[in-house]
Amino acid sequence: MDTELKFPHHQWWPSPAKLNLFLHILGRYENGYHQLQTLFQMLDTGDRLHFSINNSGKVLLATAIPGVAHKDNLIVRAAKLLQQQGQWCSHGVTIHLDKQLPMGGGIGGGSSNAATTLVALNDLWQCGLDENELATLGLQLGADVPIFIRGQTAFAGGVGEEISPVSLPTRWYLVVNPGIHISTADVFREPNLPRNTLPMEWKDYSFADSHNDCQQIVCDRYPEVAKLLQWLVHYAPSRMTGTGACVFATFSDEKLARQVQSFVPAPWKSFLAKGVNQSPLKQKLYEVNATSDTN
Ligand SMILES: C[C@](O)(CO)[C@H](O)COP(=O)(O)OP(=O)(O)OC[C@H]1O[C@@H](n2ccc(N)nc2=O)[C@H](O)[C@@H]1O
Ligand SMILES: Nc1ncnc2c1ncn2[C@@H]1O[C@H](COP(=O)(O)OP(=O)(O)OP(=O)(O)O)[C@@H](O)[C@H]1O
Repeated sequence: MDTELKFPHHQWWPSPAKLNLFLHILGRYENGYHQLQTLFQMLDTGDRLHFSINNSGKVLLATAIPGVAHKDNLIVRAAKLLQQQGQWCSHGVTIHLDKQLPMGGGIGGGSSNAATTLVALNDLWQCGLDENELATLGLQLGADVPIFIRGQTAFAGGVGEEISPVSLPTRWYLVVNPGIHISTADVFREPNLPRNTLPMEWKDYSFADSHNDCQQIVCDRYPEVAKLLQWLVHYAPSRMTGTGACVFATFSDEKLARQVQSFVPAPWKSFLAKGVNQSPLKQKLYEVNATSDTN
């Protein structure tokens, strides 16, 4: 059964970045995926996606990403996956992507784009899936997709999908990109990756007593990341996010963060972001629901 599509038919939705404030590898599952503990920090900045829904039954991404085939793009895969869940095969969409996040940076670009597509189209196509159903669907596309669907800063376990929201004090993050693309799969394939960090309880967390188990291997393989970390740690507590290549420094003072950003030497690129407990995607969803409730 086809439902009539509601207005508005055109909308911009945010696709925010995340940081892994720490990343501990506890072991490995039989399917090869790693058992992790991590602290996902949602950021207030990221990409944007524009959705124009129609009745063509076709999913079209109008903004190509160089080197990524249309059918492999996580945005297209997410839209088609949702389309297949119900009797929505006549629902179509044209999507534009305003890409701001570096790819292969460990800040979740592709996963966040997939999550935004699922959340936005669930609303625009009126599919009616709840957050748990969307997170389960998202996990098929990548381990990081569920956290972006939840849209909460969270302590996480499993492959990253067992999520406990936490509230962190406001911090500013200077995220620096050394201009290298690192494949997550390559890092997790490394024979010498440490895989035996002991489980931690959230009440025992501190930045100083946690670490990123991928950082040393990445620094060994990519000296530019090591050089960047050595430079950044001079100004503030710093660490690599995810499997790299981006690293971040933590500030409680925005002005100081901006000052350090002005020192970042070329060719490194950087952006400054505020840590938020609730992601811009989640906020957008609340806004959209509030508007439709009053109509
Ligand atoms: C490193 C993190 O970014 C931390 O947030 C994520 O765990 C990675 O999430 P992601 O990019 O969505 O990862 P996926 O696209 O699901 O997996 C990419 C590759 O990383 C490896 N992988 C990923 C997550 C995980 N917990 N264990 C793994 O071993 C798998 O070999 C997989 O082939
Ligand atoms: N919409 C998309 N945006 C970015 N990358 C995409 C997208 N669709 C598919 N990809 C593929 O995913 C790869 C990883 O990109 P992504 O930006 O998600 O890495 P990442 O920041 O390291 O992710 P994570 O932190 O989740 O590991 C890219 O190299 C690209 O081949």
